[in-house]
Amino acid sequence: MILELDDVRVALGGSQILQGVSFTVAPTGVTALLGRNGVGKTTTVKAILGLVPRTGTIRFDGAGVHRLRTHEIVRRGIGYAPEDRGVFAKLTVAENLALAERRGSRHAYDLVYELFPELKTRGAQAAGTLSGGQQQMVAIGRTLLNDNRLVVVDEPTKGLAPKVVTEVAEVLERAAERVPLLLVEQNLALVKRLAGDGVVLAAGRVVHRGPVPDLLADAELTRELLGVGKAR
Ligand SMILES: Nc1ncnc2c1ncn2[C@@H]1O[C@H](COP(=O)(O)OP(=O)(O)OP(=O)(O)O)[C@@H](O)[C@H]1O
Repeated sequence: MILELDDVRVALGGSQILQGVSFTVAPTGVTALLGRNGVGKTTTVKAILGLVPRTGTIRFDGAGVHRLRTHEIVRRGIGYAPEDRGVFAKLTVAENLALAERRGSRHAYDLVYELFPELKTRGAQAAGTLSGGQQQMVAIGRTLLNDNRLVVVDEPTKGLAPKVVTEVAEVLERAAERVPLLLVEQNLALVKRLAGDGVVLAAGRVVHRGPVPDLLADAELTRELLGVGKAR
């Protein structure tokens, strides 16, 4: 397993948000982190990246990272595309990519431009003027620029039009051929297409994990815990 969480707990603003989260991420393919709004998916991702105070054990490629700071965790090889995409609006696309270059890493511009030709053609455009889908490409592109051994992507399709969701799905699919992904996603059709394993959170705990087809075949689970009717 590339990532292992054991009894991860997070308290924020006086509330216990994560109440002992444990799951593993496979070293290949896509693992989906699922659950209704507000159950703690983003907080889990932030705990992995060291962006919130947490207790418990987090192992990346066998080594404990739960006491490390964010920059140390990132340097070990975890890429992160946050929910808000985190692009620098006033900087150009090329500058956004250049800022992400990590010292000591190979910078795979060829790969990034092959996956996202638009990032090359729009290199001089201010990132804040890109569409939501294009900004998502910048956020994912940055994670692929460096030698990451795991990429965490938080709700990449949130607020995007259906056609753009399809484009982002294609990109994630191609990215996952190169690096394992931990994907927070509420679009179950996308999860069905991309993810091998799924982890379902409810109220700060893992309530189900297993192969995505099994999770989505359970009508009650999808309705009660994922808040939707059917995944097509
Ligand atoms: N800094 C904070 N202080 C207090 N409560 C917080 C803080 N950050 C998050 N929370 C609360 O923690 C809970 C989990 O939030 P989180 O963003 O992890 O959920 P989520 O599953 O990612 O939801 P969504 O799908 O809506 O993005 C929510 O109830 C949220 O209001």
